[in-house]
Amino acid sequence: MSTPLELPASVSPFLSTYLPPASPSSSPDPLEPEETEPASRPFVTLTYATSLDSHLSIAPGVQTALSGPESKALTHHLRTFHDAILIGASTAVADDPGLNSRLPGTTLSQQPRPIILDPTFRWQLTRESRVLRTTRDGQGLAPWVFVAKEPEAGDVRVGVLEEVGGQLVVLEQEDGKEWGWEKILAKLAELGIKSVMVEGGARVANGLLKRGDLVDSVVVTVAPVYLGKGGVNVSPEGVVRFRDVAWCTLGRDVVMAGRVELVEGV
Ligand SMILES: NC(=O)C1=CN([C@@H]2O[C@H](COP(=O)(O)OP(=O)(O)OC[C@H]3O[C@@H](n4cnc5c(N)ncnc54)[C@H](O)[C@@H]3O)[C@@H](O)[C@H]2O)C=CC1
Ligand SMILES: Nc1nc(O)c(N)c(N[C@@H]2O[C@H](COP(=O)(O)O)[C@@H](O)[C@H]2O)n1
Repeated sequence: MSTPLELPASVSPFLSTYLPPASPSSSPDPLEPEETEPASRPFVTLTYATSLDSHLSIAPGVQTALSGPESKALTHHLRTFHDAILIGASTAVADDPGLNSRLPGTTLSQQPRPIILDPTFRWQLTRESRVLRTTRDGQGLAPWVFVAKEPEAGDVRVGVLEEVGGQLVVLEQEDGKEWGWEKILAKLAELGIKSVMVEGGARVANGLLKRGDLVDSVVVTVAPVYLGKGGVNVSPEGVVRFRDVAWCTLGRDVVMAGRVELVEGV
């Protein structure tokens, strides 16, 4: 049994201006009905933990604990402010993640919807996959897996997913190319997702950072370690500069929050 996460007091004031806008009240003022257009994309927070040499893990497919307990609590706090949490297929395969918030006191309505980008549906999920156990235990929401085409008839993983209320979402790929981020985010908006926390891995982060205009907040934990050559590296194609930057020391880690100012040379 792991030690319960405890949120350091400095985290809430530090993150407050980087969070998605609060959802409008469910009972709007009848005298002032809202006439807002549905947003074309959700609020996007890009977040991950990195080593000093900008690696997310020591090698492809190897889960690597970087965050200390304090910055891990920050990540789990951040999860409660988002409608969805998104990862790439390689992270799902490598980490078997829970993709929920395990901060004590988190209610089911505060849990984010796990989204896995898996165009070729290579995630071998089973009833024992952690995210599905988390869902069955009432500690998180069932995942939505984005795939490029319907799977073969009789694929047992579909039943396993649907049993807990999860689903496959088919998003076609043009000429076998990766989905553009505008397309991914538009689909999320269509599915009612108003905010998404993109957690990685590196291919996801590097892809999204090409489109800094689609990112609202960036929250990066830096852990005091070099992972050396062979790590899974976040290094976008172009230069990415930030504005409104704040730093917070949490235990042995330091966390940067900011907004993308400019992406050059992509
Ligand atoms: N330290 C941290 O905060 C984190 C660490 N990780 C680590 O990162 C590693 C995995 O990272 P990567 O190998 O870079 O893989 P990844 O997790 O970014 O997954 C890449 C895969 O996701 C799918 N994908 C991503 N973007 C797509 C797009 N635009 N269109 C269609 N499909 C798309 C594709 O199947 C692609 O092969 C693991 O070792 C994991 O432990 C992952 C997340 C956070
Ligand atoms: N914030 C953070 N720090 C680390 O050291 C990490 N390795 C990660 N990984 C990400 O968190 C997911 C695991 O989540 P659960 O705790 O299982 O819910 C993993 O999939 C990565 O996205 N993050």
